[in-house]
Amino acid sequence: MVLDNLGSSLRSSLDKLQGKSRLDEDDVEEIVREIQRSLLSADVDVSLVMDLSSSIEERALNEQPPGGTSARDHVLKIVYEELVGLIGESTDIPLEPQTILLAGLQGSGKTTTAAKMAWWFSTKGLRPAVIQTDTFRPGAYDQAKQMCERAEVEFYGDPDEEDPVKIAREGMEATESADIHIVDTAGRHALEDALIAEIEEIERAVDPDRSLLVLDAAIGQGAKDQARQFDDSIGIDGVVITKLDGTAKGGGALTAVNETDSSIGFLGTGETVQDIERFEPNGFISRLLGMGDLKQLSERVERAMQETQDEDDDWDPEDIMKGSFTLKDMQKQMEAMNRMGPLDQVLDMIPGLGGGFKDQLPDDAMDVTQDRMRAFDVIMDSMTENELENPRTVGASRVRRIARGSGKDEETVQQLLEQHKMMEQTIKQFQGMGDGDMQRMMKKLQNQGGGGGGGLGGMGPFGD
Ligand SMILES: Nc1nc2c(ncn2[C@@H]2O[C@H](COP(=O)(O)OP(=O)(O)OP(=O)(O)O)[C@@H](O)[C@H]2O)c(=O)[nH]1
Repeated sequence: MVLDNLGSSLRSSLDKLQGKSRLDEDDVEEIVREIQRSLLSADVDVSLVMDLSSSIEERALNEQPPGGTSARDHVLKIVYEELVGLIGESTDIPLEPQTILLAGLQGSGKTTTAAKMAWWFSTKGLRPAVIQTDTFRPGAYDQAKQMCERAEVEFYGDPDEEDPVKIAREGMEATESADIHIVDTAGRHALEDALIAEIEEIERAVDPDRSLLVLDAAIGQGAKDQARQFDDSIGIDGVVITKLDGTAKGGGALTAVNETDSSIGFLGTGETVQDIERFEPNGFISRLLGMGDLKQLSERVERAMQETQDEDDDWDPEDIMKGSFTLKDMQKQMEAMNRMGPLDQVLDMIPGLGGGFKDQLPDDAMDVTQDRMRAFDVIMDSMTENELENPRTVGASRVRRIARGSGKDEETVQQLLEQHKMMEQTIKQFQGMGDGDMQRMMKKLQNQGGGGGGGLGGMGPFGD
């Protein structure tokens, strides 16, 4: 992910400061060098790197850490603030009726982003519609239509019409009752005059409230020119960076945002319609530095729980806190967990667990965990309703039968039962808690959010 190396290399330099209360010049120099190396290798523009590192250096040497703050936390706070400053505010995208025009080169992810954004707006209670004006790429119409069906949002396109401006105009009329109009445009492999002329005409036809430039995170320094040209022709209000789930470096996109004085609106983190996040600078940088992102995490948990519940009216996660925790509850929780996205993305959001914790895991740890969850799911599918409701009645002979029925070994069935027991015990502890205890525990968790070293309570996402 973008600047991924920054998180891990910075953490290892910061860990060397453990126990120190004051920084000397050598410490600061080493950290600044780490930051420079990571940013440059992530394709961030050289002059930007120099500006950023000199202000970090200056502040680290001259600012007095507030009483009781360790040298490590002091530097972490400065780096965090400077990175948030570099990325700037999130693009202003209010939750109100509006028209959004998407622009960008071929393959940057516009069509996918249009459907994802529509899905995102629909989760906020608005009625979005996607208008597909890409008459250049064969297949764009079907792709957009299918994604919109998956996102359960309105779609307009006309595969028989060749004039994109006409489609745009007619699309706006046909989807008049929608609150949000997202207009997808055609991309070309390079910025040609024809593309610019076409998008200018579409812009006049739909009169957007916002125009967003869609950039692939893999784009290098070319992003700067692209952003400028699109900005000159239609005016860019914000950027969507896509494919952040890949190995892309992302620095080029960040440079483009900074150079054109624009901002980031959304991040694309996968190929399905739900793989989109509203960009929040605090949470983003916090995650990057291994400090977690509670806000994003709780949004995902809430959404996943809701969807799991929508699918099965008989299941209500709130009942877990009141009654007994059955294997059926565990299966539903695993379903919800799957809906939250890839495990490594989720881990990044947990304060203290992200970055540093992940660095210590063997490379295949995520796959192993996910394989195990899948095996548990298969096993639970071959258990009877009674066994799922009363796992304590499952003795050795039933374990054998379940193993045979599910095609898994007995050991895995035992592991599932053990795991259930552990979760049941944890839930019991929660059940004994009053609201006040819960809040105290959450506070404690938040204050532990410094990624291994002392807490950074009150800073960034933890203070909100
Ligand atoms: N992994 C990943 N893939 C993505 C993401 N966004 C888009 N893609 C993939 O990137 C490819 C191109 O995306 P499109 O949405 O078709 O791009 P486009 O900009 O509309 O392309 P043109 O219509 O040719 O201009 C598709 O295979 C998408 O599935 C993302 O956030 N993560």
